[in-house]
Amino acid sequence: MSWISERARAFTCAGNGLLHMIGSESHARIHVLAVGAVIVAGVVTHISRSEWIILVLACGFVIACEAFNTALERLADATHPEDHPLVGQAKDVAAGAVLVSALASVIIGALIFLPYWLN
Ligand SMILES: Nc1ncnc2c1ncn2[C@@H]1O[C@H](COP(=O)(O)OP(=O)(O)OP(=O)(O)O)[C@@H](O)[C@H]1O
Repeated sequence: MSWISERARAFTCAGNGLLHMIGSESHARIHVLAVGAVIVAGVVTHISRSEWIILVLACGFVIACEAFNTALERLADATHPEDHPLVGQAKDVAAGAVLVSALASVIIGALIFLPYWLN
């Protein structure tokens, strides 16, 4: 397999993973919709380049946390389908990471947009 087709396959796998996450996880769909709303708000509000950089990092962080959370859930369900307190804790901690990233992003969004909208 050539270098280019190996890279193309890797991108396809990653894209399939994201599509699977969006198709199967309602929270992921909410976060993707929120990212879309943030992009529209950023364009309409004419935020600065450095504010775009911060928003891209915040949005990417939330989607990445959601992806790791989904991956951990799939691994847990595949390797230990029965109920186990440690599996439950692992899933809860991963969900907590998503919550932290989402809350931090909401605060970042408020710090960026509110000064524009309240003036
Ligand atoms: N095998 C298990 N053993 C013990 N508790 C579990 C197990 N699977 C799930 N749970 C509990 O149920 C919760 C929901 O798990 P589930 O796999 O349904 O995730 P989910 O509803 O898709 O969560 P999220 O919204 O974070 O994606 C977990 O956070 C955990 O508390």
